[in-house]
Amino acid sequence: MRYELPHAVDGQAIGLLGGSFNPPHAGHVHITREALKRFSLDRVWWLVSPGNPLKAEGPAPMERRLAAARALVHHPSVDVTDVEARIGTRFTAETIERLRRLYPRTRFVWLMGADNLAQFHKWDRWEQIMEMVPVGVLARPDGRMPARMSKAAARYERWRLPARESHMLARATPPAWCFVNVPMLDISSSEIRASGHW
Ligand SMILES: Nc1ncnc2c1ncn2[C@@H]1O[C@H](COP(=O)(O)OP(=O)(O)OP(=O)(O)O)[C@@H](O)[C@H]1O
Ligand SMILES: O=C(O)c1ccc[n+]([C@@H]2O[C@H](COP(=O)([O-])O)[C@@H](O)[C@H]2O)c1
Repeated sequence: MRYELPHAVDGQAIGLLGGSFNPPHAGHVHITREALKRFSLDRVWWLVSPGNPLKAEGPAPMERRLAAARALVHHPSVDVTDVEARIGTRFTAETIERLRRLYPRTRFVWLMGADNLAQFHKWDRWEQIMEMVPVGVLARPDGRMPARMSKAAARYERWRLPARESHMLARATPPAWCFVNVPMLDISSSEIRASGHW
């Protein structure tokens, strides 16, 4: 099974962008590029989720979402992966635990849009995620204020890296998180689904 997983060079800083990607869109590409720059990452892996544990409705089949993601993102530092399906995880805490065991010399950073930080305290073992890996949060329209007011932001305020130090995030010892106010793209998978284009 190991050989089917993406390759990581020892010591690399790899951002993990987990998502339903149902469908993938320009917003995903945009925050990936911003994360590479702002957090000085070597690579970003898109973790196309078998299904968000908090979403009742299942997404389109994995093969369709993977193909659409690969057709959309052509960046030499981005890998589109079905890692979670391969290792049999769905909850992020478990995914990170497994990846850290599989890649002991890789520095993983969990990435998410601001809307997800607002919900983060509802995730399974969310505090353990904060204790395991640095977390990079990227601005999203309508997501900034709920993110700043979130339970996770309040609980971990003293471990927040100021945005001017975002380049240090991948080297920081967790808990460590950083909110970067990047230019925003107002686009979402739900809007695309609602317009019938998926
Ligand atoms: N336009 C965007 N700006 C910033 N972050 C985004 C944007 N679109 C998606 N993200 C982030 O990318 C990750 C994966 O998102 P996801 O695949 O759920 O897309 P989505 O557009 O949020 O989907 P949906 O509308 O179905 O909830 C999440 O962390 C989400 O916050
Ligand atoms: O682990 C959890 O409890 C959990 C709850 C909600 C979302 N997640 C993860 O967050 C990522 C974004 O999910 P989504 O559906 O908003 O794209 C994706 O990798 C999900 O598996 C994880």
